[in-house]
Amino acid sequence: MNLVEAKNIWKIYGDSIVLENLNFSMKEGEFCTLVGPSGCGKTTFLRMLLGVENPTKGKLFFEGNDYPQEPSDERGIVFQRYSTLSHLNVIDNVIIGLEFESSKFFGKLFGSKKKEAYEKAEEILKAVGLQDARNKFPHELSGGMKQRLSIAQSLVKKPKLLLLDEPFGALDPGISLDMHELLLDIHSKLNFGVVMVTHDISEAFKLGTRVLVFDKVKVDEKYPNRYGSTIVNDIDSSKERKNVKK
Ligand SMILES: Nc1ncnc2c1ncn2[C@@H]1O[C@H](COP(=O)(O)OP(=O)(O)OP(=O)(O)O)[C@@H](O)[C@H]1O
Repeated sequence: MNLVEAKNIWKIYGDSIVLENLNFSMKEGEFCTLVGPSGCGKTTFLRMLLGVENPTKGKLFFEGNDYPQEPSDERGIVFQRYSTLSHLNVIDNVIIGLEFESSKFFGKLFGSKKKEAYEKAEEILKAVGLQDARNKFPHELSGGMKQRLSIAQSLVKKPKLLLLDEPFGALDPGISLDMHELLLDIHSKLNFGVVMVTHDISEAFKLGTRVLVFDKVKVDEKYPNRYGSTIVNDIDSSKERKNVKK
């Protein structure tokens, strides 16, 4: 079964066509990277996969069912800017998502549930290499550490689909390389599906098992918004990915 399937998707804002006739499907465990010119609708598509944006026309499916109309723990997202809460330390920043999930009215976990949540959080902090920073506050962390924490916040809920919108765009190059290793490592262990927007082509081939190129098929010089983008190329990059030297 496909994890995600998009059939003839269109997204139109007013008289501006952003996406047109887009078809896409991915299986569990695939890592799709999205590349393409600025403004061609990559983030718009990612927002649809999160469940906060609807297609104007066409149909989206999640595990064969109609696409959920709101975000849920099955789909996590990491943005370029960090999503950490400044008044909470590292471990509580991870726990907070689990508290909202299990206790929507009281927002606090007690007893065995609390113990279980801390164990899950410890495990995920270890996976992202933040176990020694568990009691630090976000202002005490480097950019790379903050982004590790954002990834931990999403992963602790065990999403089936992780959405990444240029997550390493604001990091120094050396730190981005560390984050690549981290992501490849966690992905190989947990095998969730990933859709990641990036402007960096080498990053797209290094991380993705598939590289999807978004662009317009037709261009009207006079009315640039007359035609939308679609997936113009779907490249199997699993070989390049395996050959990457660590
Ligand atoms: N809510 C909205 N209302 C109107 N237009 C929108 C809205 N959201 C996005 N757009 C337009 O849709 C187009 C695609 O935007 P989107 O952010 O998806 O592109 P992108 O490929 O992610 O761009 P970039 O690579 O620069 O981040 C842009 O022209 C943008 O102005």
